Order: sequence, then structure tokens, then C-alpha cells
Amino acid sequence: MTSVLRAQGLGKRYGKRWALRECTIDIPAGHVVGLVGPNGAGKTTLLKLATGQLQPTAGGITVLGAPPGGTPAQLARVGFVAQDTPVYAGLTVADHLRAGARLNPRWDAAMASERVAELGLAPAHRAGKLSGGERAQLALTLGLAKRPELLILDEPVASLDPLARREFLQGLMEATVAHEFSVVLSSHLVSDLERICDYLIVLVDSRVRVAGEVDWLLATHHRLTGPRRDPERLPADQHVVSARHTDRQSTFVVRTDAPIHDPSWVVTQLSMEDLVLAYMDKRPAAERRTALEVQR
Ligand SMILES: Nc1ncnc2c1ncn2[C@@H]1O[C@H](COP(=O)(O)OP(=O)(O)OP(=O)(O)O)[C@@H](O)[C@H]1O
Repeated sequence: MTSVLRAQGLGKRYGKRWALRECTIDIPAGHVVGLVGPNGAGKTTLLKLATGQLQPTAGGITVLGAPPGGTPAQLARVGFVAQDTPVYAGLTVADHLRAGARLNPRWDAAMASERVAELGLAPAHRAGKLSGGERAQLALTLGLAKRPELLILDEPVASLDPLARREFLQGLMEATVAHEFSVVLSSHLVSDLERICDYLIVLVDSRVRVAGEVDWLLATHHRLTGPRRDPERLPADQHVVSARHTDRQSTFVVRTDAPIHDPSWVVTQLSMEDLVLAYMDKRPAAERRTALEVQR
């Protein structure tokens, strides 16, 4: 299967500090990928490496089978909507579409004009006078009309109200259905990612903690609640992702491919948010038994 993004031992260091390290992932085409992690985890760094705006300090990365941003042809295959909905305040909506047409060989002028009309954005309106939601929609329109094979969006909805967020994500989903491209989208809003993503990457402290198809991740992770127990006493095939204890009770999030038969546990399924929070658990590794990195 074609990979949209493949990284092998990828790392980026600023001075002495690693912003991203030992990142090895292989994302198949056709997914809407959610990239999530706390502030400073390295999400923007990974996205900038994927678009060729940064060069790796270690390891390698290919996007759609080629080095990112290496040639004009490669640039045309990847769309990027940067953080803070990047539009030019002094230019009108129509100016943006004209610039898009000049700069992008595969520009879909009909789609751009239709989308702008549907959104009710007046062509003569200056981008600086648009609301945050309208600016985000204009930036998305530019990204979509480029007709990329991969569209990368860095926290596109962070500053939008819930309704504008919903409309933005709805527009993105409709476009992926109509034009069949892959998406990588970073966000802190796991509930949004839950609605649209079928592949998840969790980055914590510059490292990929987990990556894989959401259905597979949810099928192989469970919450176990029961009498207090030392994680060392769990079966070897139950990898502890997070652990919480009270005097009498333990709650573990574990990853396992095998069914859980121990009757002393109450086993519950996780939501995507539970899964993300478990991997973001910052308790000392000693309490977790295994420093997990899961990929598929
Ligand atoms: N140009 C830079 N110079 C020095 N350090 C940087 C630079 N850009 C990023 N960093 C550092 O690299 C780390 C990762 O930053 P990055 O922006 O990739 O994180 P992020 O996960 O996107 O964070 P956020 O969710 O806050 O946007 C942070 O510690 C950040 O301070």
C-alpha cells in the first residue's frame, strides 16, 4: 500500500534540545490522521518536516514516496494550512483565489469559486476584515483548491467557536469524500479528532507514543478496574499504558491483543479521548512498568 508519510528515526534538534526524536511511522494513504499531543510535544515540527520547511537533524522522511518539498511537482502534491489560518489581511478573497491559481499547477478554479460562494464570502472582501471562522474557511478553500494528494493542517480550528469548528470540519470531510485525498491534522481538541479521524498519532515529549488506525487502537486497549494490584503482576502480554491506584483499587489502561479473562477486573472500552489521555499520562515510567511505543 502507498505510504503518505514515512519517517525513519526522524529527529529535529534546536540547539541542544530535541523538538522531535526517533520518530518512526508509516501512514498508509487514504486516512484522515489526527496528530495530538501537549504543547511543545513536537507536532508543528513534524508537520514542518513533512512539508520541507525544516530539514531533519537525524533520520529521514518521505511524503508520497519522495523527499518533502524537493521539487515543484512534489510541492504541488501536498497542501499545507499553517497554524493561525494564514491569509493576507490586505488582500481580498478574489485576490487570494487569483494568487492560488497562479501558484498551483493543479488549481481547481471552479471548486474555489463555488466554495467561496457557498460560504457567503464576498470576492471583494478583504481577508483582514473576515471573522476567524471565515478566514479559516478561506485558508481551507485555498488548501483544497490546490487539489493535493495530501493536505496537512496545523491546528486549523484552535481559535474557532464550536459552530465554526463544526462547519470547518464538515467542509473538510465533504471534500475528502468528493476528492479522495489524505489528511494529516494536528489539534488539541480530541473530541473534534474523534469525529473525523480514522488514524491517530500521539506525540509526547518529542516522541511518538502511539500511532495506528483508530479502530485497531480502540480494539486493543482496555481499562481494567479492580482490587489494588502491582502492575508487575499483570500477565506479560498486557502492556501497561497508564496506572492509577487508591489504597484499595487499581485502574490500568493496558494494551493487549488477547482477551482478558481475569474475573477480578471490570473491563471497559476506551474512547479516543481516554486513549489519548492515557498516553499523555506523565507519571514516572516506574509506575507504568513499560514505556510503551505502539505502532501499526
Ligand atoms: N524555531 C525554534 N527554535 C527553538 N526551539 C523551537 C523552535 N520551534 C520549536 N521549538 C521547540 O521545539 C519544541 C516542539 O515545538 P513544536 O512547535 O513542534 O510543538 P507543538 O507540539 O506544535 O506545540 P503547540 O501544541 O504548542 O503548538 C518546543 O519545545 C519548542 O519550544
